[in-house]
Amino acid sequence: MLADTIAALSTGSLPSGVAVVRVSGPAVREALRRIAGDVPPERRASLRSFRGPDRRLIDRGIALFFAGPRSVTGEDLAEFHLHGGRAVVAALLETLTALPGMRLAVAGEFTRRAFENGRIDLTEAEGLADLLAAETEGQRRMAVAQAGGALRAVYEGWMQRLTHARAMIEASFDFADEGDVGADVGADVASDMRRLAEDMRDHLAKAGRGEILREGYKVAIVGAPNAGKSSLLNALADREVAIVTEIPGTTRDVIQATLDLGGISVRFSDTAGIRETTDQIEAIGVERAREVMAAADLVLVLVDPDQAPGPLARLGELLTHVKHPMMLAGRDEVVEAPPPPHNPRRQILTVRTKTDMSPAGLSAETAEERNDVRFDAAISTQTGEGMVALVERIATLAAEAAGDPDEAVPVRVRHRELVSDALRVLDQYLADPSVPPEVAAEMLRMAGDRLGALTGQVGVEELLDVIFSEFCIGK
Ligand SMILES: Nc1nc2c(ncn2[C@@H]2O[C@H](COP(=O)(O)OP(=O)(O)OP(=O)(O)O)[C@@H](O)[C@H]2O)c(=O)[nH]1
Repeated sequence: MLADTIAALSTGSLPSGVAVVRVSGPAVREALRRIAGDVPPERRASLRSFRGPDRRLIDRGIALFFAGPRSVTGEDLAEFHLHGGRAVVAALLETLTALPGMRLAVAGEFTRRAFENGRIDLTEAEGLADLLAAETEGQRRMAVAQAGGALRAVYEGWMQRLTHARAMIEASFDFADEGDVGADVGADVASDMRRLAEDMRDHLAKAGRGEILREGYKVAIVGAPNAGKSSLLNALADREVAIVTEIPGTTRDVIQATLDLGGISVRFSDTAGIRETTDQIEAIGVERAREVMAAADLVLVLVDPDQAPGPLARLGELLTHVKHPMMLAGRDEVVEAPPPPHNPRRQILTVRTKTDMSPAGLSAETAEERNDVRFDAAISTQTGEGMVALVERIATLAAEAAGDPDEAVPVRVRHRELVSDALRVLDQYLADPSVPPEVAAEMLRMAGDRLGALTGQVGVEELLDVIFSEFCIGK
């Protein structure tokens, strides 16, 4: 049975100067003949009149034809470039979908066809989704490399090494009675697999970077009530995203602002002031603050040294919370969750706030003494003092954590988990390479299958709907 032919507007919202309608599938040539009058020469922009079923003119524009399999989807594909008026595009889509075997595409369907026809692998499809979603330069660079096959090359290279190793082991079955040859092969394979395991370990060590670039570098702003957390978030975002008042405990939930710092998406979360509270809503906010801290790449601990001794006295406790965010101190049980696996290098900056109030208050040294802490930064959101330095410092930390966007590193949790799975099997084999060759070959096959799931060659059916639903219609 022939696949449906699919059609969709592939450019953004209407009206627009130009709109591109894409059509892919077996009915493309017929659609071109009916609407544009002929099938234009392949891969050449051709000026045509586009006509509806009654031959009435819809618009004049450019028709492009790509014969399968040399097209992005691997099937016959056409593009109609026309004026981006709502009625213009609606008339063309109506004409198209009235043709036999033609329907509107669902989200991500063009890319899914490209994957199913072997034009791209799953990591390249994911890269395309990220490229469309990219908001910062770092995200764009990483996504364009991945869409171009950077991760595919790494994983396919590893799969080839595994396949080669298996072939060597299987061939050695034949030499089983010539003991020495079999042993030599086993040793060669084991040393190559040890190198592969090292490569995988290096790759996994960089997993956090890709995830930081893709999802953003997470900064939690914490501190005692009234320390100036909301004011800092507002100053950073340069707009009123958080409510600022003089009543302690205003911020009861988590408020976020995302900034592009040097090409890296940095997500700031303002949290409820950390303190023991009897107010139930605020208690939830405090609990969320702990969760935000646990997930953060960087925690900014804000301290207003002029505050009454109460909160100051609790600063030691506050830093304990920050260092062990899931520790529920002062309760019957102490629960300490391990840090998130991809984020073992969570950093902390102590920030002294409201420096403009200093003359009336405390000198920096006295403030540090009283708080038993060295401040990494000092700011005033009122005068702007110290703000540029603080932002630069955060940008530097974010850039270090994100690493080089052009390097092929695991970008999604899926990548990290599947590479870890493959590595686990490989390590099992390496722990005892003297296992019978049949068993060794089977272990290497299992490791290869995990990598095959990464590129989409093995057992990913249930994943495909999730991955392709990230796309918009027309992609
Ligand atoms: N003079 C001066 N006042 C500040 C500065 N930053 C914040 N404030 C004031 O300090 C008070 C508390 O500020 P917020 O930003 O609401 O403090 P918060 O830490 O978010 O407070 P909660 O949401 O209650 O936890 C407000 O009255 C602010 O105007 C500053 O740099 N200088």
